[in-house]
Amino acid sequence: MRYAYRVETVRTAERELMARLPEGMLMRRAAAGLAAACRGLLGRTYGARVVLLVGSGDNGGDALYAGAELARRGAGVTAVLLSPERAHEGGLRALRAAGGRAVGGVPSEPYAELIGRADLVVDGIVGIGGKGGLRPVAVELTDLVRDAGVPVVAVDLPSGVDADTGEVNGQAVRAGATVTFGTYKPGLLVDPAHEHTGAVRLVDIGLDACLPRAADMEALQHADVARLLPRPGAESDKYRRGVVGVAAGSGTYPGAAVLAVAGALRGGAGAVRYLGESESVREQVIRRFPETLLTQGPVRRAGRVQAWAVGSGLGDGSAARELVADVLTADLPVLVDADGLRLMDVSAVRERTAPTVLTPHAGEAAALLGRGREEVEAARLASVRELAELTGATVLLKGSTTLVADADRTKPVRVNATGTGWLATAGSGDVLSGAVGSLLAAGLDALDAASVGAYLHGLAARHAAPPLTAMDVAHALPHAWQSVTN
Ligand SMILES: NC(=O)C1=CN([C@@H]2O[C@H](COP(=O)(O)OP(=O)(O)OC[C@H]3O[C@@H](n4cnc5c(N)ncnc54)[C@H](O)[C@@H]3O)[C@@H](O)[C@H]2O)[C@@H](O)CC1
Ligand SMILES: [K+]
Repeated sequence: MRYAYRVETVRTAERELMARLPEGMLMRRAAAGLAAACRGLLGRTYGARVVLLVGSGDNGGDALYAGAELARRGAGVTAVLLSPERAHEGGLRALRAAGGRAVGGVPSEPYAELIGRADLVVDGIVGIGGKGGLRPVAVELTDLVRDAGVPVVAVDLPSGVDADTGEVNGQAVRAGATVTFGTYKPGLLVDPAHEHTGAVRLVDIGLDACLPRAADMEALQHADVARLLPRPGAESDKYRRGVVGVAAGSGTYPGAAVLAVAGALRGGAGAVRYLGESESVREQVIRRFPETLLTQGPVRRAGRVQAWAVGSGLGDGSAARELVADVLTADLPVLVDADGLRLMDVSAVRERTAPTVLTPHAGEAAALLGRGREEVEAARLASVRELAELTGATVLLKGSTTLVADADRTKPVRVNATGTGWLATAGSGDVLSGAVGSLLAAGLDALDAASVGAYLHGLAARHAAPPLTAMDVAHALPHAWQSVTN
């Protein structure tokens, strides 16, 4: 598992650790890790030109000490001090002693040339102490860096992004790599901030020992998923492995049924039962997937099912609405997706005692929250939490960094890192709904089913050759399973 902690928790842990260590030790550790990362990116340090953007706090201090290390190894290092009178004193002394130089407080024109000639820019403007968007001088420098196209390494986090929420107020640095210290911060893992981080490298400064067990956010890794995946035992039969009921698709959207079943068949349940009133859709499902059990009529007479996935491609109308309402009365785990999210009655979801998983994209989440899509996209973490609160359900908010908030607020939000932009293709959500439904039927709890489903779905998309279709993703799910379990 990869864990992320909020700034307040990081600060507390840092204080505890600092009290045990000689003064300045933590910053030296951080700077050593940062310098090593810079050297790796530069390839050859001797003769390289490095520009440090140095703010008024310890984030700038890290940059200065790392710059000193690079200067000792023969790099030409210039620090641009954003507030010269408040720059980290020890760091500045170290840089100068190593042969580096510092400039600051002059008009921006000479900086354009300085930055334009740099091989690497180190962003030490602001770290976890950042409040609000970047100040005007920082914005000016950031613009110069962007225009020059010089690679940027962000210190701890790209300046201007919110470490706790992943929100970006105004402008923020766009880094090719971020070197973060002690632990991940939620903002590094969540969009829109995540789009600014580049590859994130974690430098161990010994903070783990002082961090609490419960993280604020977590991200599954291969080993976690392998541990959670359902595996048939010697005693298993299809019913014990779980039967997932899929109530999706319609005469207008038959493909949604086929895709949801495709995902469900590869999600780990023992059998898939497709429920639908349209004979032509049932026929299309069985033609593509002869292993599907077909059923029609009321949900309660559908036959044995351990979890339901409902909603994709149901369209509109009273029959669709009734179907969703019916599924929600089942005393079983239920996943609601797509049209189902619009058709469902939120109070019926709230009243359920069995687990419910909702899988909205930003637009659907916005409709449920009664606000604009952009607002949800700008505040994804807050939105997913709020929606879980509002509905009492486990909510999976789709997107390039998919988030899963459990109905139980004390559990950390999970973020999925396996996704790819190629997943933004018609029908890929239908496949996901089937796969997560299948994992629910196989017995995973709501948080695990949703986050494992998102993980496999993202990984499958990476295995499929681009430009990929939703069915390619379904077909690649077994490869994702294999790569996780091998
Ligand atoms: N505390 C520790 O033990 C360690 C801290 N480290 C570094 O220290 C950083 C935190 O240092 P600080 O607490 O000094 O805080 P920062 O250096 O992140 O920022 C605080 C300073 O930036 C200014 N500032 C705040 N918001 C700004 C904005 N939007 N635009 C421009 N300037 C702004 C503030 O006036 C303040 O002077 C971490 O991110 C990390 O890089 C590392 O050295 C590891 C050890
Ligand atoms: K920074």
